[in-house]
Amino acid sequence: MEKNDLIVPKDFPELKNDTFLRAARGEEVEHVPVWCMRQAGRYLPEFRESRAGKDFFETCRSPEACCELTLQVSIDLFPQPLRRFPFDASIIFSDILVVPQALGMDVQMSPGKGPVFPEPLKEPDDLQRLRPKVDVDAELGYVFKAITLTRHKLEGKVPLIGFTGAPWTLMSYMIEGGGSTTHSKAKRWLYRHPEASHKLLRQLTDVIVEYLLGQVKAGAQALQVFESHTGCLGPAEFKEFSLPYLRDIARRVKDKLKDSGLDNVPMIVFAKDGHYGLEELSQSHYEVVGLDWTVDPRSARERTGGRVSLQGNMDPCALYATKERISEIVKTMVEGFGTRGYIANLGHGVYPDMDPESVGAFVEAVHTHSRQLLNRN
Ligand SMILES: O=C(O)CCc1c2[nH]c(c1CC(=O)O)Cc1[nH]c(c(CC(=O)O)c1CCC(=O)O)Cc1[nH]c(c(CC(=O)O)c1CCC(=O)O)Cc1[nH]c(c(CCC(=O)O)c1CC(=O)O)C2
Repeated sequence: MEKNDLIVPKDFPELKNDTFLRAARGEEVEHVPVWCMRQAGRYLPEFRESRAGKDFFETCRSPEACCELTLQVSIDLFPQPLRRFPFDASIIFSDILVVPQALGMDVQMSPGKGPVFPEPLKEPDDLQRLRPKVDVDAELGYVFKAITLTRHKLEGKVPLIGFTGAPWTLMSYMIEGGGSTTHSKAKRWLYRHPEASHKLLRQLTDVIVEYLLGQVKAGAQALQVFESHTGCLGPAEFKEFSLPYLRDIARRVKDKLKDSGLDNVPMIVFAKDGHYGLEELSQSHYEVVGLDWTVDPRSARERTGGRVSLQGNMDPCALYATKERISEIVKTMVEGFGTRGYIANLGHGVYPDMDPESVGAFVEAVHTHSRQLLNRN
């Protein structure tokens, strides 16, 4: 294949392992598929080496670098010892904060500290600083290129997942100016400036819809929406400031795919710590609901009533346990969720100090225990 063909989003290699897509649609599988949030990242020596001394967002803007970082964890394409992680899906290397950048905000990644917005939004008047109309192709075309390139280079081994931050989570970063434990500056807006909050949430939603659509057009085979800051909202605020936008995103992406004559792709909503909203999330036009580790698998099944597939939810810290203990924890988890309509994952991303060997043990345990359960039925 010519180099230029790798940036054209067509003639992709045939998909060989569609287990993840089948599980997302609730279809029969031979084993439970597994992937990890933050699987391409910091816990891998290869990642640290290739990222060393480079600006994070500069890396995100390089389709070749994103492709290489994504492929590092995908079967057969990376050097030992990682070849033993047979993940069933790949997630494009990027970050949720590229969307506030597309709206015109400056975001920097401060080593050891995390994302920093030098000039966060303080008052509703600051909304005027945002681009009123975002040309998503111009601002985020580098992500689309990374997706197309990666989809070609994956050679159909596993499907490629695209992602975005959800409106409330991005709004809270834009107001807090970085990470926060209370999110009190952003929540102050919800209570003091509800109209301006809705205006911002709508503006983010419009960009996110185009962004996700562009990712599918570029080759993403599934989409995950990260509402990582659900836990600081109560049920009433969630219903007013998060859920309607999550629903709007899924509905509009699906409608637009149909209008463009494109196939539907499974969509995953991950509202971290949003256990109170499980029933509503399972009726929000997403095929899959992602769960953090505070939710019991059996009760999640009951509360979502077979309407969606479920994804999750081992406590990432369980990766500090021995391989034997990881295997036991995984067995209990897979038995709890059952093997149908289930995608194994952690309840949140892999932490930087985790041992790649433990990630491998997690993946292997999911495959082994689920095969045993399926053979017994
Ligand atoms: O610590 C945090 O997670 C929050 C702040 C943070 C973000 N990007 C960041 C950092 C600094 C850091 O990770 O140290 C900066 C960031 N983003 C990313 C990385 C690489 C890694 O974590 O290993 C890093 C660390 C960069 C580095 O250390 O060099 C890449 C990233 N962010 C994200 C994803 C999607 C995914 O999780 O699979 C992915 C790529 C996929 C992959 O690596 O496999 C998504 C993301 N980024 C972010 C959030 C919000 C999290 C929250 O606020 O609770 C979220 C969504 C979530 O994890 O729930 C913001």
